[in-house]
Amino acid sequence: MSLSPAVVIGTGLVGASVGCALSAAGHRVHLEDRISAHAQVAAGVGAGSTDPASADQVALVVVAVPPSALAPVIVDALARFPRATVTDVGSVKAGVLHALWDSGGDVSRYVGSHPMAGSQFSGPLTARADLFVDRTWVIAPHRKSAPAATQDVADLVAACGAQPVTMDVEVHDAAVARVSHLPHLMSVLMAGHLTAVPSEQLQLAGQGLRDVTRIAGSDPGLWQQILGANSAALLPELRAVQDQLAKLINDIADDPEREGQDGTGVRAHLERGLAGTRQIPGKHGAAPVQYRQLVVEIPDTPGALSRLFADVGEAGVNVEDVAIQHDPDRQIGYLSLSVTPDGADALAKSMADAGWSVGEPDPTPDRPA
Ligand SMILES: NC(=O)C1=CN([C@@H]2O[C@H](COP(=O)(O)OP(=O)(O)OC[C@H]3O[C@@H](n4cnc5c(N)ncnc54)[C@H](O)[C@@H]3O)[C@@H](O)[C@H]2O)C=CC1
Ligand SMILES: O=C(O)C(=O)Cc1ccc(O)cc1
Repeated sequence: MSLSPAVVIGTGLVGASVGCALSAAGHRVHLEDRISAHAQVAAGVGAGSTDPASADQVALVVVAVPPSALAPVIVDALARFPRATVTDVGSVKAGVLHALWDSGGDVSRYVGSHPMAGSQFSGPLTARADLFVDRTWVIAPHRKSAPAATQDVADLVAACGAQPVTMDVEVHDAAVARVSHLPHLMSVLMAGHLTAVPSEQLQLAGQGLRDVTRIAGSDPGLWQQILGANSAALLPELRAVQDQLAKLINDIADDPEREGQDGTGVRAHLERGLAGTRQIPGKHGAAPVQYRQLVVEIPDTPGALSRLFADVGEAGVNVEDVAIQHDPDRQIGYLSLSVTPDGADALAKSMADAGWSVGEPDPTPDRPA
């Protein structure tokens, strides 16, 4: 096993999750953290051992500390573990690489990487061995990376169950500005706006609000460092959104019903948003799947929901998502099931045969001209 023994430095959410995944895959993992209690908690959740590693035997070092600490910790790891491949999981890559060039250390054993998976939580107690399963994990070799070191990082990605994507550091940083850092700030602005909303209004909050604000619950200290490290790539994206927001404000103030021939008007913003959601790839970077929705009426009788779920299970069709809606006027509920188009007819038939009332949601009605 070429990855054993491995050392994880920084045993918070990401580092402890890497430790859990490597340990579950049968690798020996040693844990280090500036705060020894974090390493001990990580060991307690199955991320590895806090026993010190034999430095010259270590095959792989994974550095999972906050962005500002990455470069010095990587430089130190390259010196302390003379035979190891060293990678990091930092959210921004170019600045770290430039600092390593300047350090004069043996950078051929360094290959940066970035798992595109995590959460709004921090610390080892929130670690999960399956955090990276089926998620994209960027591998960012540089012109002096040894091929064997790049292969070790590919083996790490595979051991964690993730999907590798190889990318240059600058391309990576431009991409994450768009797909991670800008969305984070949109969530932050939206959630921050809620601080001025009275509690009797907040009690109306639904799932949509929770969806767009979840990542704003992340550690501000970590995100200040991420945004600071990627501000050059982020600024043009923020300015582009600023332009769109200014146009939207004008369109709403002017006449929300107006549909300009030149792609202007509120409707054009909404259509652009809809088109954007369809651009997001499915799992493994595959083309986005357009799911079909089936809506099953839930009668107001005891045990109806559990019978319904049992019959969905019996149908043997893979359900990608479920949502329950209530019709307050009719005291009735609806279960909305998202399924791949090839499974939808089989599920509809199976549910109808079992006596359920099944339909498809109304298409969004066109507004009168
Ligand atoms: N939070 C997320 O969802 C994701 C974070 N990342 C990246 O992973 C890295 C770690 O982030 P999290 O695990 O979320 O943070 P975290 O706050 O959960 O864990 C960071 C750990 O590093 C330790 N640490 C700090 N400075 C250290 C040093 N000089 N030496 C040794 N240990 C040190 C801390 O005590 C803490 O245990 C960051 O660089 C972040 O950009 C990457 C993907 C997802
Ligand atoms: O929680 C989520 O959905 C995330 O997207 C977490 C995340 C945070 C930082 C990263 O660099 C990568 C992923």
